[in-house]
Amino acid sequence: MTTHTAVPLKIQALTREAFAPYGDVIEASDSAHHFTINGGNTERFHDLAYIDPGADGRAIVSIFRGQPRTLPFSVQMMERHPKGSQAFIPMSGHPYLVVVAPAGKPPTVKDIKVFLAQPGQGVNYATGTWHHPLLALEAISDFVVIDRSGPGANCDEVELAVSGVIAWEGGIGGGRDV
Ligand SMILES: NC(=O)N[C@@H](O)C(=O)O
Ligand code: NI
Repeated sequence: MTTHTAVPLKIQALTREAFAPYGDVIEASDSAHHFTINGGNTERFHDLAYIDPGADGRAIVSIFRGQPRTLPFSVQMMERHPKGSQAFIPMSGHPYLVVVAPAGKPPTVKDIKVFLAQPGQGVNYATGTWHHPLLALEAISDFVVIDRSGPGANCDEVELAVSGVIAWEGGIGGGRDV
């Protein structure tokens, strides 16, 4: 029987550019399109994510209350939503992990990227982007989630033949390239 050693997954900082193949980063950054409204009282960071409920669905807003994960964490499965996007916007002031692979064929561990999201950063998984379910860190954490409600199944899961492992010893940039 063949045994496979888990592959260390490097943690990288979440930036709009690095995350572009997977979706959008939702944050009030200087690089976003922003302008002043409400007579100067408010700055609007405009149109930060492409919310896709699919032609036959509608966008809904929920709250996910995630239990914190412990590290090292073993990534053994990934999922995708083929009919719509899914956005997570943190509410509790804690960082979290975002684990993704490009839409399309089912991923292997070599396709996976791991990002550390800061409390002021949300993410929007584009339709079909492979991702791991919510990975809260440090404490019980609430997230606003914007995704699709509509007919048909909208969650495909895949088990990884070779798992990945997210450790923290090296912090961001720790671990080896996958
Ligand atoms: N199942 C569910 O709604 N949650 C997942 O899609 C997730 O990405 O956490
Ligand atoms: Ni999901």
